[in-house]
Amino acid sequence: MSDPRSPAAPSPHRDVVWHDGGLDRTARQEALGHAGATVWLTGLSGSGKSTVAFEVERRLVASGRPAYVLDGDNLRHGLNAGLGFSAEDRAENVRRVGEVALLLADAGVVALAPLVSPYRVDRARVRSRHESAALPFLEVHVATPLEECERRDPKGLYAKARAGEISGMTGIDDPWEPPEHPDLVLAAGSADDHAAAIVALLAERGIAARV
Ligand SMILES: Nc1ncnc2c1ncn2[C@@H]1O[C@H](COP(=O)(O)OS(=O)(=O)O)[C@@H](OP(=O)(O)O)[C@H]1O
Ligand SMILES: Nc1ncnc2c1ncn2[C@@H]1O[C@H](COP(=O)(O)OP(=O)(O)O)[C@@H](O)[C@H]1O
Repeated sequence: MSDPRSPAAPSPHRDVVWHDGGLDRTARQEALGHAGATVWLTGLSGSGKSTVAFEVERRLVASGRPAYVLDGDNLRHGLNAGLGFSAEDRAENVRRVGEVALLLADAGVVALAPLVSPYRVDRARVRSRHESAALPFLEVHVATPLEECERRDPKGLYAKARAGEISGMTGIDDPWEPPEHPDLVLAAGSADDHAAAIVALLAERGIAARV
């Protein structure tokens, strides 16, 4: 198994040399008692990604399994402060969160990443990084229709976009590309139903069980 901390590409700094550690993933996960995974939730703003991710985190932690939500909105207050919503910035946002998720999964945590992540190619890159590192990656499509997201509009963003006060709003004047082969699609149902479906999928795939 390759170490996910190893670089996706050679360092652009010629004086930076990769340092191999002596411990492998199995040893770390045995110490913790758990194997990790990444659950990536993609969908429109207001679709319910954060609500379901935090509910899955709550359920997993309550059952003694380490889990951690990497919320798109929240990380834009710190790690990703300074990134906007251009296609380039969204790609960088997704790349960074994907790398953090990979590290958490490697450490034995279930990383939950609710991000709009509108571009297939950006999500595919995160999947591919996990596959190269032999770490489970589950893509969950939170498939709430645009009309319902607009009806909820908890942050008033859709109203602003319709009024022309903001531009580049996903689903209005910016694209969102649905997954072609999602591991799970969450359509109608409560946030509790959706969380239960994700926990069931993790169990079905043998992920996040004690090692
Ligand atoms: N233009 C535009 N388009 C979409 N979303 C916008 C935009 N401007 C601000 N917001 C708010 O930012 C949240 C999305 O951040 P993400 O980091 O998940 O976005 S992305 O993955 O980089 O596309 C998103 O949060 P959620 O509603 O939780 O999805 C919005 O609250
Ligand atoms: N399954 C659901 N059914 C109905 N309302 C929901 C559901 N999931 C979330 N909500 C509500 O929808 C709104 C947006 O949810 P949120 O989790 O913030 O979405 P996102 O993270 O995709 O922007 C919130 O008011 C939340 O309470």
